[in-house]
Amino acid sequence: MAKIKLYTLALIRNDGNILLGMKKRGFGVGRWNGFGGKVHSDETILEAAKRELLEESGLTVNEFQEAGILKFEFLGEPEIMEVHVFTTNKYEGTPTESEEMQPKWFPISEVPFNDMWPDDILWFPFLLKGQKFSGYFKFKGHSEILDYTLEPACSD
Ligand SMILES: CNc1cc(N2CCN(C)CC2)nc(N)n1
Repeated sequence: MAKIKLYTLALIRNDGNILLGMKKRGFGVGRWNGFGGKVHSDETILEAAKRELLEESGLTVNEFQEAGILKFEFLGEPEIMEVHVFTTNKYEGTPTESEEMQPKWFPISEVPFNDMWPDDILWFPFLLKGQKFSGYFKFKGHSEILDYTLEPACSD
């Protein structure tokens, strides 16, 4: 039976820019991404999103917008990743390099999709328009999407 594991992903905006981090180790190493990680058993998804963002970027966020939910299946692996995506333009602090991430602001028109997870180019338009989304992606390895579904969603 597939086991669902919860993760967070936070994308920080500032006017026409978006903050991404270059993953320095572990899952997704070598790719730009938002900031996030596992949800611990003793915290809510929102608490995990705030904690991971602070740990990985040095930024403090008190108010996140729900942007969408992404489910990832990897061929041959029992775990399904359920990634809760958040965004905000209200934050405190200055982006700071951590052990996990090297942060960098990108103009929205210059998001480096070629150096990101291949699903990102598909759901970023929803995120940038503020349209909540729900997606499911089946991966073969870490670079090939075998099939996917992606639709506007309203969790309210
Ligand atoms: C598998 N595709 C992914 C995973 C992913 N994440 C990001 C957050 N991680 C904690 C878990 C995996 N992020 C993106 N943009 N795409």
